[in-house]
Amino acid sequence: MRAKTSIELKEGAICFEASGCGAQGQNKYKFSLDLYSDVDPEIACRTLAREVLLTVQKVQRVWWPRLTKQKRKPVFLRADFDRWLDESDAEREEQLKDEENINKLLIESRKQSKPLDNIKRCYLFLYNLVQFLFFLHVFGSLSKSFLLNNGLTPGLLESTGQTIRLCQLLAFLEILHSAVGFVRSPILPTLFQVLGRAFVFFLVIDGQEELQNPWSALVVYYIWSAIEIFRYPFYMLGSVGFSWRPLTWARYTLWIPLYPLGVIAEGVCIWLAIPSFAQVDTYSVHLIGANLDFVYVLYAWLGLLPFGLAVNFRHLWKQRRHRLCGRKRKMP
Ligand SMILES: CCCCCCCCCCCCC/C=C/C(=O)SCCNC(=O)CCNC(=O)[C@H](O)C(C)(C)COP(=O)(O)OP(=O)(O)OC[C@H]1O[C@@H](n2cnc3c(N)ncnc32)[C@H](O)[C@@H]1OP(=O)(O)O
Repeated sequence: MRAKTSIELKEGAICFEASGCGAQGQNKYKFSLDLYSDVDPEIACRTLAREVLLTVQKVQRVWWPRLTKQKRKPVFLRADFDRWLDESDAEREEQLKDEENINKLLIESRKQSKPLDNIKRCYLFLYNLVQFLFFLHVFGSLSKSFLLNNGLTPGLLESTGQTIRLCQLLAFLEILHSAVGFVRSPILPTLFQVLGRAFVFFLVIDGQEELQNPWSALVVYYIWSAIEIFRYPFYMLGSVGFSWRPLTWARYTLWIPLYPLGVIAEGVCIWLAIPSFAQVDTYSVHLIGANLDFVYVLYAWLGLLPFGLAVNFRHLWKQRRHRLCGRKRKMP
């Protein structure tokens, strides 16, 4: 039946008129249907071989108890059960549509984050590689001097000090990495670690004209580098999605003796520096009516060391259990 149709929405009722050739020859067809609630005036109409399909959008996407305003169903009105959805089907259909939209958004966001993710991985890989090479230089130079030359070779303190200076300047980035969520390191242990080492290197060791006892600094450098030549390669592999069991074990085990040893070596380094800072005014602050002698800061720092060690020791112990024993970390 090729129908010429006219469809109008008048005061909430659909008025339909068509003429065409049906089973009884050429005919006029019309009906008007008073709908239950408001609908969009734009009514889509598709004329097929044997039927005319009207698609009507509700103004409010809510469930209607029936199609028409009046409770009694018009005699000519029948449900097409091939297309029928009851409330739960409709909700399920809505839910499937929402899930489909969410999956599309997730795929989109993954696509967008992919380039950023790769840039972050490359950056972390390079950062860790540079730190590893610097600390390897320090560990290698000191090992060669201690083990092969049985002592201090000329220029050893300066060359290793230069390299440690670069490592520690770069290490401030680790506070940023943690603060912006680049890595999952919590901020407090990272602050203690980075500021703890920066205090010892830039203020205590670098702040002295002449080190009374260079060994105190070299031992600190040696212990620091002894853990970092495992920690940074571990991070390097991790940043590109790899791990190597012996390296993971070393990263999460060697700190157990090295951390206390390192903090003790730093404490000795600070203790030995007190007399030389007592003779000079370096870093002492003189405000009106108040003097802050740097020596008191050194004493205070000696008091803070055990606390900082306890915080980081506990944190690393948890990390060790999580990584080596596979205990699930409590999600934040
Ligand atoms: C605020 C005022 C300051 C007060 C200061 C108080 C006094 C300070 C006292 C403390 C003094 C410390 C001085 C330092 C002494 C020494 O270092 S002695 C030598 C031995 N030292 C060590 O062994 C410590 C080495 N350092 C660390 O382990 C870290 O710095 C840490 C912060 C202490 C712990 O590391 P953290 O990152 O929290 O744990 P991890 O398991 O290693 O990493 C967590 C996850 O994050 C990923 N990640 C971290 N960094 C990177 C990176 N650079 N690149 C890539 N990925 C990284 C890591 O892979 C882990 O990922 P997941 O396993 O997937 O979670």
